[in-house]
Amino acid sequence: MAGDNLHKRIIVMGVSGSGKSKVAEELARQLNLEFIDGDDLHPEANINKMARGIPLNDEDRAPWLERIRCEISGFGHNDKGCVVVCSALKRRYREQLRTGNPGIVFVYLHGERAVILQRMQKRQGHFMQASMLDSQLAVLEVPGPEENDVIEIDVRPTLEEVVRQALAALSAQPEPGTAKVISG
Ligand SMILES: Nc1ncnc2c1ncn2[C@@H]1O[C@H](COP(=O)(O)OP(=O)(O)OP(=O)(O)O)[C@@H](O)[C@H]1O
Ligand SMILES: O=C(O)[C@H](O)[C@@H](O)[C@H](O)[C@H](O)CO
Repeated sequence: MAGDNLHKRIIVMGVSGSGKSKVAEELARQLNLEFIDGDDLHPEANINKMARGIPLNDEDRAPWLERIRCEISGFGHNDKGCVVVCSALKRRYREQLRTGNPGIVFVYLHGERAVILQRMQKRQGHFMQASMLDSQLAVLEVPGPEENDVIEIDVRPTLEEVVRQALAALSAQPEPGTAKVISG
């Protein structure tokens, strides 16, 4: 198994198209953790709204974030941890997810707009259109250095390389919530 499985509850965050689902799936597979796609926890109205090209607001996201928070809590005392996909765009959303969930770690996938836009344009059959990227970037509050449970990974390289860097950064972070590792 890759990595030391130290971090049992990982949230992969970032704007739409940053690669959260792909990276999280692979982290879950390699670390033998449960994969949870936060998009599956959206109320149907949220998915319909985004599919119509309308960005969600705080009110729309509140029940969804609460579902994700509770889902993560369910893994608190289990042997098997989880890797959760959640955009977690604002700092207060991340605070909400941390509440009652000590030791969670965020893997923040970031990349240039042009790189992400191109990947979204190539992606087939997803409800989130590439035209939504700018609204996602506008809402994003980039995690600052004080959020020391966040690992940043640049998504420009191949998926394999992004996953490799994420695993290395997770292993290098000695205790959940005590160090910030920048990779890229
Ligand atoms: N490192 C990478 N190199 C090339 N293509 C990538 C990379 N990472 C992801 N992709 C591709 O980019 C697209 C977006 O990735 P993915 O769907 O995982 O993003 P996401 O953040 O989960 O998006 P959303 O939040 O909209 O569901 C997919 O088509 C995926 O195959
Ligand atoms: O907070 C949000 O605006 C949403 O969570 C979006 O990020 C989408 O769910 C996702 O990107 C599409 O898959």
